[in-house]
Amino acid sequence: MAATSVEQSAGKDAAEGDVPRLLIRDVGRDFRTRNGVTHAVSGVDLSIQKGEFVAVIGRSGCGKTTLLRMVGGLLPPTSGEIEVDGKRLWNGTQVDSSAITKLGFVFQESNLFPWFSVLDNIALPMKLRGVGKRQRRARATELAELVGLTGFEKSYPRELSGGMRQRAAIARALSTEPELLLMDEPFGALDALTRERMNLELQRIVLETTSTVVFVTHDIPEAVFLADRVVHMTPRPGRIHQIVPAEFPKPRSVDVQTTLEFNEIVRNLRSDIDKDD
Ligand SMILES: Nc1ncnc2c1ncn2[C@@H]1O[C@H](COP(=O)(O)OP(=O)(O)OP(=O)(O)O)[C@@H](O)[C@H]1O
Repeated sequence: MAATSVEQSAGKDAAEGDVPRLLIRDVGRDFRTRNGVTHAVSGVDLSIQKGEFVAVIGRSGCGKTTLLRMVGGLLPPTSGEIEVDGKRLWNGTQVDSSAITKLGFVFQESNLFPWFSVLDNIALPMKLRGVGKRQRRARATELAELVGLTGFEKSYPRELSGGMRQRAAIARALSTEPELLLMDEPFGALDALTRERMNLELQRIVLETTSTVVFVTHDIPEAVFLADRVVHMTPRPGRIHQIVPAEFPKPRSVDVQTTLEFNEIVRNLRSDIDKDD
């Protein structure tokens, strides 16, 4: 099942005429190096509706991060267009700064400032946007509670576990109420048990905040557990090979992972990705 058109790759609940939260149209990105040109991403079409959770998986080097960086306004595409809420993100190599303010990021490393407390880290994007001190402290306190960090507001990043640091990073990303949350292997550095707990927490936070998420991961069960749709990319050039729906009711408990349907989706994706060499 190769998805080749924007229509094919639209979320299932897209009402006709709805402006997608994110529209990626025929997007490509080449890199010129001493060894020639790498087609990191080529001809990617994807439409994501408000409130959708889309996971992107695929072999190392298939262009997942490159795609996310283009959507995040960090890297201009070589071809194609990206729209956030109907607004073009890129004009050539110029990024639309008003579109950027709609985005939130979480990376594999939490990238917290070591000399700031948890609360000050969470509040920093609001400070940069000129939100007053009282308001940002109140909001940061709410967000600390949302991600389960109540009691740790005054702690410094070095005093937190890896999972707690990622919770703080998620709270910080949510502090500006982003229209679109972009997550690149956010739990990749965590141990398996913490990761499972963070998946449940992320699901709860996303449902509570009705966030729209693009989530890059190497972990197939994690993708199927969290996502409404799983985008499978293949390398050289980086393309969308297939888009697989994961239609389990939400909120999902870890028990869904023991169902035949869940395991069949994971098995099929794994066997398809194994063929991607
Ligand atoms: N700045 C760059 N300069 C040259 N080539 C690059 C650059 N960034 C990425 N590439 C190449 O583009 C391709 C896609 O890289 P990308 O990091 O997007 O893949 P990925 O799917 O995120 O990989 P991984 O799962 O290992 O993180 C790779 O072949 C990579 O070497």
